[in-house]
Amino acid sequence: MRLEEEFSHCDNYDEEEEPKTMSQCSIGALQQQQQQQKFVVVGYALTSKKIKSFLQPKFEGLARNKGILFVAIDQNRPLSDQGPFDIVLHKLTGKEWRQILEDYRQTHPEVTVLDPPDAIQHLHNRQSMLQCVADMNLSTSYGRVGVPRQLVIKKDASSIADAVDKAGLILPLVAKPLVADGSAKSHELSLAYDQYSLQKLEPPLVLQEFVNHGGVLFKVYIVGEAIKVVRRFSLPDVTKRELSKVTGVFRFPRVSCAAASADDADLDPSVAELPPRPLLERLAKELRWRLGLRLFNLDIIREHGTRDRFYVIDINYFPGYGKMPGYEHIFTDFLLSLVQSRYKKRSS
Ligand SMILES: Nc1ncnc2c1ncn2[C@@H]1O[C@H](COP(=O)(O)OP(=O)(O)OP(=O)(O)O)[C@@H](O)[C@H]1O
Ligand SMILES: O=P(O)(O)O[C@H]1[C@H](OP(=O)(O)O)[C@@H](OP(=O)(O)O)[C@@H](O)[C@@H](O)[C@@H]1OP(=O)(O)O
Ligand SMILES: [Mg+2]
Ligand SMILES: [Mg+2]
Repeated sequence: MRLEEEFSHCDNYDEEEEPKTMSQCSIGALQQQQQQQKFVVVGYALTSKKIKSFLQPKFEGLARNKGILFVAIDQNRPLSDQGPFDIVLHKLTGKEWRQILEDYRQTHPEVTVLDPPDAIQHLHNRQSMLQCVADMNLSTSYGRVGVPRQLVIKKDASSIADAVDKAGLILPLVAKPLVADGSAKSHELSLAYDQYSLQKLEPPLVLQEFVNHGGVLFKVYIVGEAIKVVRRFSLPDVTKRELSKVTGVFRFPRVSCAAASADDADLDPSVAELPPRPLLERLAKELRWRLGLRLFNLDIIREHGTRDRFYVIDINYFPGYGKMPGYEHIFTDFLLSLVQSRYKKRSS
């Protein structure tokens, strides 16, 4: 297959053209189009929520104009009978599905599976998730990046206060379920203000020191080599005064996941200033390599009162790219680059 042929649709690509969704085209017409032109076929296995947020009509239309076709994977049929795919995109959980993907990777080395199930699994535990960042110990002239001090509690809530004391963790503490598998429960976080209340928590969990950061966090989206940063509202700082007065454990909602971005808010410039680009480039490059992933995002906070002290508090696989400005172009370029680099490898 010649590269010019493979990407011939790019010549006709018109961004302003009203994109059609898959359902607006008849399947017959698509098959005909596919026979005439060689499409990059991306099989996807995603939840219906993800399909809605990610495969937006504008994105699907732009992708088609660039020669990329998205095809839903039918989980009830063998994967090898479907396609043929150039790329497989997935975010589903379960041991069985992981095994299907692993087998498929072995038998179809020509297909790019985004990303390897084992590497994704590493992010499903809030302890192993941040280990790479801790190991990296990134410190440059642009700033330092670490993780908050944290402790894993596997069981026995009555021993938490002692363990916290021994480890020298400072209150307040963010309690996060150890497992981060995308279930609603795995996103149920709480803030513990005093030692006595720690026994109310439900292990297995990770207890993380709460770092004051001015109520703003940075979501760093990574798509292959591309990086995009947005500001989001986060939890407000906890003052010493508040800490001395308040007791208890408080559940808090998914503040930073709200679609409303903090990008246009009237914020203190020292809080709002984005982390330096070169620092993020270094961090992203290292993490891509260490995690073996190409599609993820990081939640980063800057310690309030400092200019260059950053903490990674969360890493998510295949996050809400639909909320990332310009994701349509970034993603289509990324998918095409994968096929191009495969083509180059084959022909060299
Ligand atoms: N150590 C911390 N210090 C200060 N704030 C924190 C800390 N950890 C978490 N937070 C706040 O709690 C929010 C949720 O925490 P986290 O991102 O770990 O949870 P999550 O359920 O994995 O979120 P997501 O929806 O991004 O997957 C963060 O966005 C931030 O506002
Ligand atoms: O729901 P959204 O599309 O916003 O995406 C969120 C995504 O949910 P989804 O994968 O079910 O879509 C979450 O994944 P799970 O931990 O639940 O697996 C997690 O990655 C969030 O961080 C994403 O929000 P973002 O961090 O990008 O704002
Ligand atoms: Mg988060
Ligand atoms: Mg998360």
